[in-house]
Amino acid sequence: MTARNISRFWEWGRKIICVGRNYADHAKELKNAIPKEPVLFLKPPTAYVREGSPILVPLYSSNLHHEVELGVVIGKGGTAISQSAAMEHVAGYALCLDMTARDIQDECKSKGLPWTMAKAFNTSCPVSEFIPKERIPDPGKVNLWLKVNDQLRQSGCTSQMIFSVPYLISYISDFITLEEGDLILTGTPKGVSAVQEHDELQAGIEDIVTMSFRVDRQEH
Ligand SMILES: O=C([O-])CC(=O)C(=O)O
Ligand SMILES: [Mg+2]
Repeated sequence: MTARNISRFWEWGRKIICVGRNYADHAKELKNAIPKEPVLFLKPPTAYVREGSPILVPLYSSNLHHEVELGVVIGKGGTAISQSAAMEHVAGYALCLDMTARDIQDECKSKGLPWTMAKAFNTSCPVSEFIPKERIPDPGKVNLWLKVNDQLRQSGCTSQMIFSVPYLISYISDFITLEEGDLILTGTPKGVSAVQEHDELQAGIEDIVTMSFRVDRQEH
């Protein structure tokens, strides 16, 4: 077996742990309460999609939203990691989209059901190239942006996060063991909106990384 390379972590089949409502301005735009503890959900590794392949609108949704997010790539696994040791477990970062079938999520919320069909479908996690840790000295101070067909829709700073990266690593690892190659999506700032077939999405973390994706409709 050839040695695995963390810069292709999306090929490892590891967990994607997502944090919801981590920016007050986004919680408000969807009329959700500001959480007292992190809201968590999972995506399977089959959700990853890389530049060059399209984001697919699931057949059962007519309201697919973009959510631009900072992804944290775990380099060293652990359980019950303290906040002070948390950053030693980070290998780097990635720019990610938490694609969300908002109509399905609304239905799940009203029925008190899990969000799996709204959040975990194939291509629901577009991911950039791996960003080594040194390139983002402070993950609590970077700007994220997203454009749809050249129009700016989301622009926010990770300083607006309610729960910081070290807090999230510590909180999650108390009950889900983190493993090398896991990814934590840290939540989205305000400005989420619907995308349509043939739209072009472009997103970036300042000018550290940019990525673009085309939207297509799932065929069958
Ligand atoms: O669907 C939502 O609004 C929750 C979420 O993922 C986020 O805040 O990033
Ligand atoms: Mg999200």
